[in-house]
Amino acid sequence: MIEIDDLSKVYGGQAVVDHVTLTIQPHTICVIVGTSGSGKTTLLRMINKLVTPTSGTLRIDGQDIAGIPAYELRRRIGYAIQGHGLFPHRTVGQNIATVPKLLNWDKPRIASRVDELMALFQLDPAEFRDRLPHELSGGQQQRVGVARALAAEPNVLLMDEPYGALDPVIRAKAQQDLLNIQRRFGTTIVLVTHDMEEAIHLGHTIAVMDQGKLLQCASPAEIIAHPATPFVAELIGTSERPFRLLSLSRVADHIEAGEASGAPVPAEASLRDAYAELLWSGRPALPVQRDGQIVGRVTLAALSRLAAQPQ
Ligand SMILES: Nc1ncnc2c1ncn2[C@@H]1O[C@H](COP(=O)(O)OP(=O)(O)OP(=O)(O)O)[C@@H](O)[C@H]1O
Repeated sequence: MIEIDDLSKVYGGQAVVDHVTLTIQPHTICVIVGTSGSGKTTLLRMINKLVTPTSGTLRIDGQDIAGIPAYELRRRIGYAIQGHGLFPHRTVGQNIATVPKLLNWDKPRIASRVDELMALFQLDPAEFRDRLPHELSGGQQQRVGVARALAAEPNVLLMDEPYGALDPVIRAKAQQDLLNIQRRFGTTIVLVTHDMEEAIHLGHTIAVMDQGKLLQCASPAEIIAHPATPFVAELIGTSERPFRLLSLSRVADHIEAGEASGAPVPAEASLRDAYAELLWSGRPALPVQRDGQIVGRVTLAALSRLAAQPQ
């Protein structure tokens, strides 16, 4: 658990992080969103002591980080940033092995961890291990950056706009990889983004910042349904609200009995995708397919009800 208590950072008399109190539960993803300059990166960097707080406390698993040397903390906390921050003259394998080496893992353990992570991120070790970063695409570099951050099996992973530079298709894939990896390792992830779509897709909780202040921290559904301030509502985008709500649920959870004609929608699709298909094809209902079988339908009427503001 990460407990941030009344934390501030002041530069030149101005609080860029202003009395923030926030608890991040273990094994969850907390996404920090806000406009440019709202203090997201500064808050993130106080967690691994890249920035020293002016006041307040920060505890990780009950331990005040003020008493932990920065180098030790950074070996325990993964950190992935936009632009990947890879060492340009070290190979992919050497980059991923950085922290395990600092921790004096033995060679076979490092080699097997590097191969395991490369396989997890769909980078064939035989093909990519000895390449230099400039011999990879941007998306591949990004995966190596996250693999490196996870190399020493940290309980906590900090990510600062990790997908900012990726095109939408590669970005969606990288987000899915992150969700799979988070489920597999149970890593607690704190991710900074200015993209509300990404926040809603990835976050168990979303922390909204503006001018150094934390305006709201809640689940995506709660933030969409009950934004704490007009600024939060604006950040979500009022015209997007029904679609964002639908994007949180799967077709599988809203299957009705009954007939429907035409191409089926997969049960694992989001309600948003199903809704788009209903509108696009002009059908009142879609058959739902699971494991090659039609298992029921979803209807336009039901999705329209689900997209309405919750009471
Ligand atoms: N080392 C520093 N010295 C002085 N001011 C700083 C320093 N680092 C950050 N700031 C200021 O603090 C404010 C918050 O910056 P921060 O990078 O945390 O914002 P952000 O929300 O992450 O923004 P962005 O989305 O643009 O990255 C900005 O006004 C920035 O200029």
